[in-house]
Amino acid sequence: IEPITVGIAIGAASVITGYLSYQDLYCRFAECCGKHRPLNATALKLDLEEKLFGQHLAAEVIVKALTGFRSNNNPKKPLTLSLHGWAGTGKNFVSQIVAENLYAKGLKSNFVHLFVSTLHFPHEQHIKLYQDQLQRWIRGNVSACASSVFIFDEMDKLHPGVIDAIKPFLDYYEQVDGVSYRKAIFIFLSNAGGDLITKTALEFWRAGRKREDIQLKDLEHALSVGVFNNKHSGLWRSGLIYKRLIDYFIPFLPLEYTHVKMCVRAEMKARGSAIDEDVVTRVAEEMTFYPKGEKIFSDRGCKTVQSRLDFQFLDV
Ligand SMILES: Nc1ncnc2c1ncn2[C@@H]1O[C@H](COP(=O)(O)OP(=O)(O)OP(=O)(O)O)[C@@H](O)[C@H]1O
Repeated sequence: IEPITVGIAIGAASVITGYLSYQDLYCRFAECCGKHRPLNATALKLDLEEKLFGQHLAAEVIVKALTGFRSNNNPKKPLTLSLHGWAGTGKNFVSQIVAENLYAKGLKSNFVHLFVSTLHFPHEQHIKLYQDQLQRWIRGNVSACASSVFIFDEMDKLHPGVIDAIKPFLDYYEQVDGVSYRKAIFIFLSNAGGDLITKTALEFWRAGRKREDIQLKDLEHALSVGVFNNKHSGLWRSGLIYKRLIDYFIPFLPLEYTHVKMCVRAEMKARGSAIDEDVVTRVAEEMTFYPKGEKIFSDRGCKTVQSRLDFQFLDV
């Protein structure tokens, strides 16, 4: 072996190691795309168990779906989750927890993108333009970071057909125009299907069955069919559904009085105040519950808890 060859080999090896440790070091301080930060399934599970109330199905499915997807080095398609439920049941809250578990900066990460229908796609006459913009935006971001996350809020307010523009990206293709979308994550949030979920939750309650006994199979199929046939779901007759490109339809159950109380306590804790059970009860009792007779479910979930708590401390 020639000393020159050995010298070159050692040189090359140290350049590579140097580069790798430089990259590790760089990623400690700056934001790096997903592959440098593996998902900690235990941390995600714990986060959901501690922070998300009354959503046993969502918590279970999300942990399973994300850990399965992220532990597969060669997924055949991007992960697509569709979250459904009435207002204030935790859909945005869960997206935030997921984003934080994938990227330290959470929703503020350069690799997490939030679209809000009424803000980004307001006009029905511009559907074609929105479709082009959406395709360009997603293509650009996935080219920069294969593990990008895209969250679409208010899907039920999205004009029919807009979302089908991204169908090729969600499909089983290895690449589309030289870009692979297989490591990306798409999350849709929607109020559509809230009626079906409430109906099932109410049936369980009336039959004296525990809410935790509701299983995904009790709802998932009904949700996908319901949303497909609903003109105001953003997924009306969508190719995403009939081509089975949505991996999970995840129901968010309507929240009960006890869950609202848990939200009030969590909010007080987050504000650093001592838990005052009188205030907790007062805030929970100010919420409106349905159906008319039984008054079981909060009509805004936990959504107005923060403002109602502010109100309790106002000296008026
Ligand atoms: N299941 C829950 N567990 C804990 N906190 C919750 C839950 N649901 C809602 N919250 C609290 O209420 C706030 C509002 O909820 P969130 O924005 O997630 O509702 P949403 O389901 O996305 O509603 P919308 O359909 O109106 O967008 C959250 O930021 C969180 O503080």
